[in-house]
Amino acid sequence: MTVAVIGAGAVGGTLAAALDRAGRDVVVTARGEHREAIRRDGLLLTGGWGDHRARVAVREALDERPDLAIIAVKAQDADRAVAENASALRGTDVLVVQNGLGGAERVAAALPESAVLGGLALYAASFLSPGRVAITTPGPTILGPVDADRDAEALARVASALGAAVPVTTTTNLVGAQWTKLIVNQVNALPAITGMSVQDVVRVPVLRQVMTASMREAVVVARARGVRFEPMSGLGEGLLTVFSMAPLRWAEILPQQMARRMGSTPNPGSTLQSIRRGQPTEIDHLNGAVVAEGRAVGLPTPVNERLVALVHEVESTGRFVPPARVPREVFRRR
Ligand SMILES: NC(=O)C1=CN([C@@H]2O[C@H](COP(=O)(O)OP(=O)(O)OC[C@H]3O[C@@H](n4cnc5c(N)ncnc54)[C@H](OP(=O)(O)O)[C@@H]3O)[C@@H](O)[C@H]2O)C=CC1
Ligand SMILES: CC(C)(CO)C(=O)C(=O)O
Repeated sequence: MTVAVIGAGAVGGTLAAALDRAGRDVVVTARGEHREAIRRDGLLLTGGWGDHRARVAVREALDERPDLAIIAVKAQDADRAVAENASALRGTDVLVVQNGLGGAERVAAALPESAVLGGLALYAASFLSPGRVAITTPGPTILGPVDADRDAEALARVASALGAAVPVTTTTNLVGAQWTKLIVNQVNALPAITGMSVQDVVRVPVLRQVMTASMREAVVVARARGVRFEPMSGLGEGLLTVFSMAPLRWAEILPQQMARRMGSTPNPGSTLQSIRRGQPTEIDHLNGAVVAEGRAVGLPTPVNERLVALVHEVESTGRFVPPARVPREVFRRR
């Protein structure tokens, strides 16, 4: 079976190496120094899923249709990645491993002949240097088809192919899974703003309050949108409802639990990793999605709005924000 991975960064590189280890015939697309390193030395996976040097084929863009294509680029890069590989993607099974809302749906609209699935990765992966990726917290990937009625068989095929390499679970509630993951991804902004790991951010009481407040805003927006949260990582409909209504101090237990689950290896999150590499972040598709969805139902989301603005400030200045300034900005009256 041939599997192509478009965007062999932290997540894509990890999946490519794990699939190679499981005996799949893997080809990846990559760019620049990363492509040269993979061509020369292979793709080295280390960390929580063990060590493996994968001698995978590497291309600028796919030249053949694979049995399964995995798209694992940041949300803002997905349209271009699909366009560059469109002829190889047409009519095959496509898995879009991406945070935020609506990513798999956009790919499905561009590839109507393909069975398109969304993948929510509940592990933490880091891009260490060209050709090297690591798992800092192991966890499953939740797979769900965009069109659950049409693509049930594709869901079974992809779950079986990927499940041979990494832990997977399946759902037919892709939108609910994207939303629950979006609540989890409220951990991303503060590391990108401060330069600290998720675990360190959560240890600082004022930052923990900000994170809790942004998560609560996101839960309130999701409920107003009529979202049915898909259970994951101990989060589900009941807990998130209680979380959104409990006194702030009690609600802070949730980000503390989430940070504990990440273990002791510092997790920068994928957004801080982009900042460290001087690349644009995905923040408009994370906290920015909460703001957009809030607007659609007339709900203000000042905490998420200001977190987006602070991440953009760091992107443009290249300087992290001192932790004490963050709550002043975020909770400031308009
Ligand atoms: N890292 C993590 O722990 C997790 C990440 N996610 C999500 O997974 C998705 C991927 O994130 P992550 O792996 O961290 O991101 P990375 O930035 O590490 O990897 C993305 C890779 O895609 C490459 N890329 C972008 N456009 C193209 C293209 N047109 N052709 C070929 N390669 C391309 C990038 O290359 P270049 O550097 O040249 O731009 C980069 O190597 C995101 O939506 C993220 O939110 C989900 C769960 C956990
Ligand atoms: C779950 C988490 C926070 C893992 O790092 C993630 O999805 C990300 O970094 O984007």
